[in-house]
Amino acid sequence: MGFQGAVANVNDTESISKARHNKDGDLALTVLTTTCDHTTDELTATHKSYHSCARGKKIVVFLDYDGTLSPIVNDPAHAFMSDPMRSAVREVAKRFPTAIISGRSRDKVYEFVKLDEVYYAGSHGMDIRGPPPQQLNSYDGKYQTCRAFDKKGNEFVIFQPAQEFLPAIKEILRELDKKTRGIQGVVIEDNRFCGSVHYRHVQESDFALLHEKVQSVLGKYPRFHLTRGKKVMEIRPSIKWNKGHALEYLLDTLGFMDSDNVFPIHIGDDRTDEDAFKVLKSKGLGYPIIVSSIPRDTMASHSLRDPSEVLSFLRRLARWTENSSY
Ligand SMILES: O=P(O)(O)OC[C@H]1O[C@H](O[C@H]2O[C@H](CO)[C@@H](O)[C@H](O)[C@H]2O)[C@H](O)[C@@H](O)[C@@H]1O
Repeated sequence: MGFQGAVANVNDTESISKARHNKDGDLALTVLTTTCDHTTDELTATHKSYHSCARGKKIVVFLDYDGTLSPIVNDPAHAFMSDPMRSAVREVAKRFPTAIISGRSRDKVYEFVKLDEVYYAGSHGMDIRGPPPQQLNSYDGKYQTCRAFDKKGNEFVIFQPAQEFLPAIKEILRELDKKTRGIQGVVIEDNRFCGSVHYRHVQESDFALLHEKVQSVLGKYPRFHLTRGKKVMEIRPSIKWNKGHALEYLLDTLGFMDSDNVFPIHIGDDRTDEDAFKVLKSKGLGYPIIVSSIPRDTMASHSLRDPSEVLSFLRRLARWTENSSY
């Protein structure tokens, strides 16, 4: 794991708390699921607490893509979403405003998900396709957005706070491609406003060389920085915008910015999802859920082990009504 210490960590780790553990040392599963090893009583209590928190409030659902809606796979181009997962997301989106916030480009996520019922935020939230103006209750034009229409004539709003970085990121990706060509196994992914350098298939003996090459390219672009994810280095514009800001933007445009009447749920597996968990935690709002099968430092207060448990959670959420009892 040669890069771990070498890549800058832009997350605020100081205030990150340990996820809750059960007595066996596993992450305690405190969300709706049918596949954990908790007793029926523990699960029932969890369901009740979830329901009582959400009761009378407007649920808004935020989902990460890789590792949450699709399992982590070796080839980033093949991280397909299963049909049952697609149906579950569709059912949830029919009942609650739902957005997918991903590090991928917005177009790529849409290609995988193929649902018109959800909002999309690609490039770690720097490329948002959000709700149209008629749904914008509290939204007062404070963001520079543009209106657009999909092929079916549905209106939506695009918000891209890192527009000015587009030419530079393209240059960076071209240079990275050239410079790393000699290192076997590197995959450079164009995520529009960000770029990913995947090293899942790079030999450990080449890690230092790859990191050096990435740093040498990035050294010429001081307005960009590196973050890291699962076997990936991500190049991102240094603006104050992340998944947490995207979540806030979407709540704002949906009319819930200063509302206690909202119950946002964010489900994600990655370091970048911590930014969204942090927003929920700081507002004392909603349900931050980390997807992890092992104990992790996190700002989330609930956990699911893997995408199959995310699927169970989403199915149950889609069926939930104010009158549900367990
Ligand atoms: O915010 P996310 O939707 O979780 O995107 C984060 C990165 O996900 C993808 O990479 C990860 O998943 C790949 C497919 O399972 C895996 O091969 C890779 O090792 C993981 O890092 C995506 O390819 C990246 O561009 C995203 O930034």
